[in-house]
Amino acid sequence: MIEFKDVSLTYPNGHQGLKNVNLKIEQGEMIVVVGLSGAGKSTLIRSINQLVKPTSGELMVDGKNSLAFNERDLRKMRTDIGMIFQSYNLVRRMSVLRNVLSGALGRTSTARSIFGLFKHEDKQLALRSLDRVGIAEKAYSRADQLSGGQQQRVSIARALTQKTKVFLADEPVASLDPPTSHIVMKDLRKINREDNITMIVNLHFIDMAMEYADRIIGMRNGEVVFDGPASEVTEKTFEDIYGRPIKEDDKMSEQDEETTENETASHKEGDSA
Ligand SMILES: Nc1ncnc2c1ncn2[C@@H]1O[C@H](COP(=O)(O)OP(=O)(O)OP(=O)(O)O)[C@@H](O)[C@H]1O
Repeated sequence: MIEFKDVSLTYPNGHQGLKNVNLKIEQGEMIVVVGLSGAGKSTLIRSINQLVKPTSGELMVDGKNSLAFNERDLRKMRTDIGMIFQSYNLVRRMSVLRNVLSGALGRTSTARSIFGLFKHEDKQLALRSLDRVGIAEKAYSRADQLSGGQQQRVSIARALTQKTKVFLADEPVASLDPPTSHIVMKDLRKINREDNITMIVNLHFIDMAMEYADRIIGMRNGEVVFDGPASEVTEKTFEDIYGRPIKEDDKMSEQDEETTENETASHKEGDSA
C-alpha cells in the first residue's frame, strides 16, 4: 500500500508542486490522475519513487516512511516500481529484447549485466512479456525501428520484466494517435487486472480517464481536489477539477484525425533519424 500523509513538495525555486496531499492507494488499484497542465500530476507520480522528493509529510510504502529511506532502501524500493514515460526511455540502438531485459538489471550482478549474461528465466520472462503486449515478433529488431506505440509497449514489457508491484505511467499516450493510445491503455488495464499491479497513470484526455480508470484523482495547483470512483465521474466533475468548462481539446475522441496522423508520421520520422 502507498499512503501520502500530508505530503508537500516545494521546488528549489520556491514553487509549491504538492500541497498537503493525503491519499491511500491499495495494491491493485487502477488510478488515473487528471488536471490541467501544471496542476502537479507528474510531481505526484514522480514523488512516489522520489524522482522528485517531497519536502514535508510522510510517504508510506508498505508501512514504512519512504522519505526517511537511505540510498540502499530507496534503490530497493525502486526495483518494485516500474516507470513508463511519454518518451518511452528506451536505448534506441539496442535490440528490443535487450531493452526489455534491462528490467531485470536490479536482480542481475554487475558482472553478468556488463556482458549481457541474463538468466535463462529472465530471458523467458522478457519474451513472454513482449508476447503479452503483442510484439513478440519484434524481439530482435532495433528499438528505434519500432513505431511510437510499439516502443511504448516495449517499455511496458520492460516494467513487467522488472517484476514490479506498481507501475507509474507519466503521460504514457501523450505522443500517440487515438487508436494506438487505446491499445496501450488496454494493455495497462489488462496487466492491472491479471497481475494485480497497482497502476497510477497521468492522462490528459477526460474520455480516456473515464474509460480506463477505476478511481480518478483530480489535481489543481498542487492540491488533490477530487478523489473518487470513475463510475461517479461526469463532465461536471472535470469542470470542477479544471475550474473551467470542458473543451474539445480535453477529449481524445474529439481530436482532429489529420493532426494526429501528421503527429504520428513526424514522430516516426524522428524515430528513424
Ligand atoms: N523542477 C522544477 N522546478 C520548479 N518548478 C517545477 C519543477 N517541475 C515542475 N515544476 C512546476 O510545478 C508545477 C507542477 O508541475 P507538473 O509537471 O507536476 O504538472 P503536470 O500536471 O504534470 O503538468 P503537465 O500536464 O504539463 O505535465 C508546475 O507549475 C511546474 O512548472
